[in-house]
Amino acid sequence: MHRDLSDQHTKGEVLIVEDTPASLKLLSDLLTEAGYYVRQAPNGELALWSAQSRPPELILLDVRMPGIDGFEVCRRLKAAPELSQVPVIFLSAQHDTDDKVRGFELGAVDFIAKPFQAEEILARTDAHVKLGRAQKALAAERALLEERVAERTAELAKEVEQRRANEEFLRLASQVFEATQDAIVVTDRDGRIVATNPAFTQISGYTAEEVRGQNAGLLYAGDQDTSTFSAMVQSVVTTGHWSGEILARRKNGETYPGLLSASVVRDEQGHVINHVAVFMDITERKAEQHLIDFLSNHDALTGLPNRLLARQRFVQTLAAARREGRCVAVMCLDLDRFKSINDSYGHDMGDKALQVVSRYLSETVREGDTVTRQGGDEFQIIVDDDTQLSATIALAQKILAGLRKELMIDGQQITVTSSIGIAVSLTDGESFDELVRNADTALFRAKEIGRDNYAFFTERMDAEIRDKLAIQGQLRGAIARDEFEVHYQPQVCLRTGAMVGAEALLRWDNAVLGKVPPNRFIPLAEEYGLVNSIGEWVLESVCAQMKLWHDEGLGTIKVAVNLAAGQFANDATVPYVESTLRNFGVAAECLGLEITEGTVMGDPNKAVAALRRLKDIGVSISLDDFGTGYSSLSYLKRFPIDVLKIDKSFVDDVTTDSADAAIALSVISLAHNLNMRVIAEGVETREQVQFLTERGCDEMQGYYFSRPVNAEGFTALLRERRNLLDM
Ligand SMILES: Nc1nc2c(ncn2[C@@H]2O[C@H](COP(=O)(O)O[C@H]3[C@@H](O)[C@H](n4cnc5c(=O)[nH]c(N)nc54)O[C@@H]3COP(=O)(O)O)[C@@H](O)[C@H]2O)c(=O)[nH]1
Repeated sequence: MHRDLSDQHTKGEVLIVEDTPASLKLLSDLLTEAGYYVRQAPNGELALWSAQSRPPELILLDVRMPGIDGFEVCRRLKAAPELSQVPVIFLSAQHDTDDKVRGFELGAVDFIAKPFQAEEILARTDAHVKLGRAQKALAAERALLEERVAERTAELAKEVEQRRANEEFLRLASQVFEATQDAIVVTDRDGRIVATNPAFTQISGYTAEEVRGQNAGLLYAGDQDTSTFSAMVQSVVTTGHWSGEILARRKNGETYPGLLSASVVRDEQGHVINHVAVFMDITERKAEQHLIDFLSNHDALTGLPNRLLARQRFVQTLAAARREGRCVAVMCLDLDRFKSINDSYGHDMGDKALQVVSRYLSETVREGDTVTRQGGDEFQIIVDDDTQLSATIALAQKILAGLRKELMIDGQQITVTSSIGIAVSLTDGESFDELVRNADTALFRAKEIGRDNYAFFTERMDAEIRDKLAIQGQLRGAIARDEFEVHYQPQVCLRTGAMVGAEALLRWDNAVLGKVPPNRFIPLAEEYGLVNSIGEWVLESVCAQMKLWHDEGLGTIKVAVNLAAGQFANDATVPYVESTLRNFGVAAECLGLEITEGTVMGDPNKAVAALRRLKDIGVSISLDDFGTGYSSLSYLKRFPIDVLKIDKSFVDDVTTDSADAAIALSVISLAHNLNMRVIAEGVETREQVQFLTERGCDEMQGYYFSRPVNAEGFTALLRERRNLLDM
């Protein structure tokens, strides 16, 4: 407030330091009257305190004062930064030159000599107050200027930095423009090309000069009237941006898929000044995607649809079939013994065989049917059919017949047969998985009934397979659990009525399954690789029993043991038979081996050698089920067979059916002509006995004489020594 008063409404603020009250009053009145704001200090201490509390514009300072004199006051004022600029005028006697010198040395601006002259005081005070104010204004001006210079300098530094950053950005943008792999095309607002980058030239084949000024539409290969094109243009106009796939055209006319991102560039007023299009050639990416899509839906080896696509096709086929009251059959096809092709010819050949088969299947099915491969040698065929399934059956037969023919692969002839399981919608399931599962079950059945075959899935079949699995589970431990027993069925000489031999027939009594007949479990034992151990158990049991009968004085009885195909194929069987006879001390002449035509058909040459070896040591061979199988007479000539057995199926109606009678007669005559004996099996009636006896049959077995009985029962029969014809 005071400062304001003194600065703006007075001529100045002056501190008068004078120890002489009269002088102090005189000076104070004079200056106050002249318009100054006057402060007074009667000594040095108060002068310093007053000046420090608020700096005056001028100090009139008496030199000689008690306590701190004027010089000391001046020295301290000049030493204080906030007071050093306050002008000091010393008040001293006229004559005192030393005081003046010393005063100026201490920083005083002037001297006023005593006694005081009013005009001088006013003139010097005015001059120094004005000078002080002018200096102050100058200093403020300079400070303001310096501040402005500093501000401007800072602004300039910022501008320089901004410019440098802009230049760096432009340099970077230019590098990106030049080096990016994506084509960049900049047009004016009317779509005329103004700039392109090197990637554009590389992708389109056009140089920058060739397209400059041209409409960017020349790069577009799609129909510009399509909704895609107008949607693109509309989006760029309204939203300022569009991105998506386009069909572009290169300079050489070739079209290619491109991924485009187009944007507008506006000026500060918002007017469109340019368009920028960035695009890339996605030909390779599309091809890769196409390949990935193909591979995820197809089998890589054959190019056929895989299970994923098969499922989709099935759903489509089933939907269409349902609409028309039709049904869909799912076939599971498996190449028989495909493993042996791989093993014999190598995997490359196996792969080629699969390719040939897949081509054949694709060419054989009708349009609308689908062939798929599930891996390995398994194929599935989805067939659209009527409810009579005529097309399905015809197709299965055609495939089987076609594959049966020899395939020529890399100059090699390969024989492939197949088995097919068929499940049908409506009866066997409605879902793809269910039908495939059931068709697989049917395939199992097709294999079981002899391969190179087809089979339909039915409920009964399903039950049979479960039954088989149960037998498989129990069969493995049957020997260890002592569940087998050999029964013996007498064979009777029709000439003497004497029991001349027996057929050993295996019986299995299982705790879970009960009594399981051999024609049920023997084929499964073959399939599961158990037939050798079971066969060995039978042979050893029979030999042990024969030895026992011999030792008990019941004579030597010839027992025929059935030999399964799996046993016969085993090279170790013949040496095993020899060693077993030796071990039990049983004469080879006491042992007969029963084989079927199927037993020896696998490898006839090997079979002939094995049978000869057995015959050489004295074992006799019976051919069972004669007439029911292939009945190759040339094999019959080659095989060293001692006995032909007339199958029960011919014996059953031999007295009533002329065809059966003729067959029985033929077998008897054939056997005799080949120097073999004949045994009729399954003889149940006196009429059959009589009929066959009259026609020269040598021996018989059947319920008429005795059912198969256990060792104990057979021992009793041996002891009786009865004429079995007397019944
Ligand atoms: N590899 C082996 N096969 C064996 C063994 N044990 C038996 N089998 C074969 O199993 C098939 C069925 O045999 P099975 O149930 O024992 O039936 C035999 C007789 O019981 C039966 N038979 C005999 N007489 C009559 C009769 O008057 N009526 C009637 N309904 N059935 C009768 O016939 C079967 C004998 O057949 P076959 O062998 O063809 O002479 C059978 O094929 C056995 O071979 C074994 O240990 N190993």
